[in-house]
Amino acid sequence: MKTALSIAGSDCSGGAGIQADIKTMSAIGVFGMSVIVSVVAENTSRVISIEDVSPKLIADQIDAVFEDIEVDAVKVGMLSTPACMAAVAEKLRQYRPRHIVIDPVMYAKNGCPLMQESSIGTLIDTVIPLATLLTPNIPEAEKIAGMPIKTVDDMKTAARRIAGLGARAVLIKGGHYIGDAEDILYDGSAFYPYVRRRIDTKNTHGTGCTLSSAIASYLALGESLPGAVERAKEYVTGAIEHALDIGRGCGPTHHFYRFYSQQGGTL
Ligand SMILES: Nc1ncnc2c1ncn2[C@@H]1O[C@H](COP(=O)(O)OP(=O)(O)O)[C@@H](O)[C@H]1O
Ligand SMILES: Cc1ncc(COP(=O)(O)OP(=O)(O)O)c(N)n1
Repeated sequence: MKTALSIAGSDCSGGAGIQADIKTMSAIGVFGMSVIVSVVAENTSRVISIEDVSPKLIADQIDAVFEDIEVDAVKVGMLSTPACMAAVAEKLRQYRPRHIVIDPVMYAKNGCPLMQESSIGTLIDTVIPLATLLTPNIPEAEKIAGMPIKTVDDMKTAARRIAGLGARAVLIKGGHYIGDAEDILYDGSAFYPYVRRRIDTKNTHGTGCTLSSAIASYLALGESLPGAVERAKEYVTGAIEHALDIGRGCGPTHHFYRFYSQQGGTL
């Protein structure tokens, strides 16, 4: 069985972070593993508090996985501080997994910061050059590229700039855009658009985590990069279409709706 590792934060309410990643990997059919970098007390409406795991324990978790198990792809999510970033980057440089999909998480959908403002320099210098694919949303891409993004042409310019920082490929996600849900992949030489109609729902907690871990899963299964993004886009669109109205805020994406419908369930 192919394997994928999520290095990210824990969302106790189950909609984003490590929890969304493992559900995605399981639904797609790869063996999901996790290195917890931060514990986030959050739900569909708010973030209450965040505590980071020590750099040593982050490094030990990564060693525990890599010394024992072949890792076919890695997804990196929330890294809140320069210390967390340095611990993860050092180990990724040591183990050099083939596919490293990095979601440069900065804010939760409710606006709460998940990355310290002072970490942006370390993100750019230390983390982004490790990415075989970086998957910023529009506000994240604006911060990293240092430019406003208002049009699809701006998305392309920003993707080129971010590739110039060392990411081998960049997928700018259009969830925060207006109109269709259009994402743009730049692989260093060509642009690939991925367009679906925008689904009218408030239940989008965990969309970015779902997409990036789905891409990592399809890469682990041997898809090409454009193919993995196409299949992951299909996956996240279905997961948003069937998103669950759980909680008082933005409900989570749904990973097992096909399974439940086969079982005759109602979820
Ligand atoms: N309402 C929606 N309808 C359809 N697709 C969406 C919707 N919201 C987000 N997406 C898609 O979900 C994926 C994650 O994007 P986005 O929400 O921008 O990420 P993030 O969670 O990091 O902010 C992208 O493929 C985006 O196009
Ligand atoms: C622990 C943790 N990691 C990441 C996020 C952000 O998830 P994302 O899929 O980008 O979007 P929202 O969940 O914020 O809608 C998170 N909330 N928690």
